[in-house]
Amino acid sequence: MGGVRMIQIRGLSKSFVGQDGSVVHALRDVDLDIDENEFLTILGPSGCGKTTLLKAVAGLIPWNDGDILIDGSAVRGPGPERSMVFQNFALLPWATVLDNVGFGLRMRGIGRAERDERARALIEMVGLSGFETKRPGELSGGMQQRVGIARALAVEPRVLLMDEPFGAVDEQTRRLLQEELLSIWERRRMTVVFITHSMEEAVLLGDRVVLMSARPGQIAEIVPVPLPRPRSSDVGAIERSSDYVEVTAYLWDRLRDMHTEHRPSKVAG
Ligand SMILES: Nc1ncnc2c1ncn2[C@@H]1O[C@H](COP(=O)(O)OP(=O)(O)OP(=O)(O)O)[C@@H](O)[C@H]1O
Repeated sequence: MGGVRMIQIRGLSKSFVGQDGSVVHALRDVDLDIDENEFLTILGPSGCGKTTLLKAVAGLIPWNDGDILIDGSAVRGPGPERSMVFQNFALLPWATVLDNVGFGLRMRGIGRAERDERARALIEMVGLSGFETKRPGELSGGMQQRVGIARALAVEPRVLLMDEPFGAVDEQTRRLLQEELLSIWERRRMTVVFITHSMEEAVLLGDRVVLMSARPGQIAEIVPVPLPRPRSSDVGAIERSSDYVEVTAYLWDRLRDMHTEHRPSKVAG
């Protein structure tokens, strides 16, 4: 921390009413500050409210209590400074790579020539040159997510919200995408909020790791990552460093503690 505070989440609570009328408390009283240009990773057990938190920041869902402020202004819906990358890519299946990447620009009324030019530059940035006229169904999962990232970046967001973006690709592709994302972020700083199930990914990418606990989703701890940047040029060396090993081991311990804390200590009855 120590940078300029950009996103403030205050007392955020969100519950859902299931189809059977039961209430699920997805988030309870979440407070979180995120600095401008920070890379924040969020880690926590399945169902602890990570996606709910991200969607609330994106302005895609309403919440019950609390506030989300960006540069001091309350979030009331989606905004041009925020872009989201989804786990399942969420591309337009009938549109070409070029049109998928240019989609957000089109929504903003930017004409074909400028749109295509900007889309082509981003397609090159994510390593997909030559695939402009392909459709998502013709691409691998990793390539589709490159399109998802290029699409999100096309509108030049100040905040990139990523919901487990590399969860649906194989390990090798995941590694390449991690390196590419780091390298893009090193060149073009923005605030990134990145959800993952992988402790290693959370540490490799993040400036801080937010650990969330389950039901209702709350922030259990925020762990700073003391690794130097830039990291993209030698990810292997980063992973062999004692700081990396230490912080990852610490997260394992904390997650194990959280798991034990939630286990009933004796059998009822
Ligand atoms: N639209 C909805 N209607 C009812 N319940 C919901 C809805 N969306 C989420 N929930 C519930 O809210 C809780 C938090 O869900 P959320 O998707 O935010 O968790 P998550 O941490 O992102 O999970 P995962 O890691 O598995 O993606 C879960 O118990 C989920 O079942």
